[in-house]
Amino acid sequence: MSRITLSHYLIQQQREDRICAELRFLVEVVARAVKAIGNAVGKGGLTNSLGEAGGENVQGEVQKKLDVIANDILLEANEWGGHLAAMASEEMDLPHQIPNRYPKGEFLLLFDPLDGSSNIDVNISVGTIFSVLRCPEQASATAEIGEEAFLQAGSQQLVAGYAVYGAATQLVLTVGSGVQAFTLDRETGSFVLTSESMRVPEDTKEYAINASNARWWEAPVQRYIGELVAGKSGAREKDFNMRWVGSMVADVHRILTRGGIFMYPKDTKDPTKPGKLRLMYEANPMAMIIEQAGGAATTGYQRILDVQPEKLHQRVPVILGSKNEVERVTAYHQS
Ligand SMILES: O=P(O)(O)OC[C@H]1O[C@](O)(COP(=O)(O)O)[C@@H](O)[C@@H]1O
Ligand SMILES: [Mg+2]
Ligand SMILES: [Mg+2]
Repeated sequence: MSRITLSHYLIQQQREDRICAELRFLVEVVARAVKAIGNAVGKGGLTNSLGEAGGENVQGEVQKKLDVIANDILLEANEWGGHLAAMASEEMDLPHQIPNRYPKGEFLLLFDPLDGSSNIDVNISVGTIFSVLRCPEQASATAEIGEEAFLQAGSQQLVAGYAVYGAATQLVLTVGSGVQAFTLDRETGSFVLTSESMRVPEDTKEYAINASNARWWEAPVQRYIGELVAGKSGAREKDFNMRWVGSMVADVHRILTRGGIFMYPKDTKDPTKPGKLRLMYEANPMAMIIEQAGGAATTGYQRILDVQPEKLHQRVPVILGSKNEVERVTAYHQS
């Protein structure tokens, strides 16, 4: 049986003019980096890489050692490639500049180096989320790339993807023409195409939400979840099941594979935060993937990919997955 590797797939995309050679190379370098992160995660307690790093990131969250390791792997792998103008990460206050000794390119790489990091120490799946934007021309001409260069709506993303480090390491990718999943063959070291043109079923009986926040949800979310919990005896007249891994990559991967709705909605727990998840590193890449697979992604109030970012580390409410459910809960926000 002939196997299509990530490299074959990317060459094909380039031949069909969906990506340029530079973008192809950039994705290959990110794939190499996620392999290294997967190896580090897979070592678990064998190395001294579990536990806290002893610092906080710009969002005031405790950094795990593997958050820092994963961030360093991505920076180092992508610095010298010659196709980036700068990088931005959930774990860094400011954009990371490409050192002068390396050539600069026209793209911006954004990432959540390790998603679900509270799950690392208990050996539950974690992941990496990334996306690529084009650097605005005037920004690439200047020596320093500022935050403004990154402040583009998610609809401008050229590539979005994530890796999930689970029982298998998988890389899920869109270059704007559908969603493909590649599984790492640990014997050959290649990512092999294992799911082509993935589709999120339009209907579902499964939802994912952290229900411990229920008392802070807004009325439309209270109403929607109340109906799901009521099941057959309520307005929906069918039973729903609930799953919450607590790693967005793992929850989204399940939804991409068998349908479902994922919600981290706006709540009143901390009025200074419009949501928990980060627009640039989590919501935008996942929204592009889900839309490319026929699903939908909104904040409850608007399409995530239309949100005009104001800050690099901005947070946003997230509702994504099976189209008919996302549309229903979004409609509840309008009424
Ligand atoms: O612990 P909570 O509030 O349920 O939040 C879980 C969410 O937080 C996150 O872990 C945030 O990601 P990070 O680990 O990258 O900070 C998501 O992966 C997940 O969906
Ligand atoms: Mg995350
Ligand atoms: Mg993270």
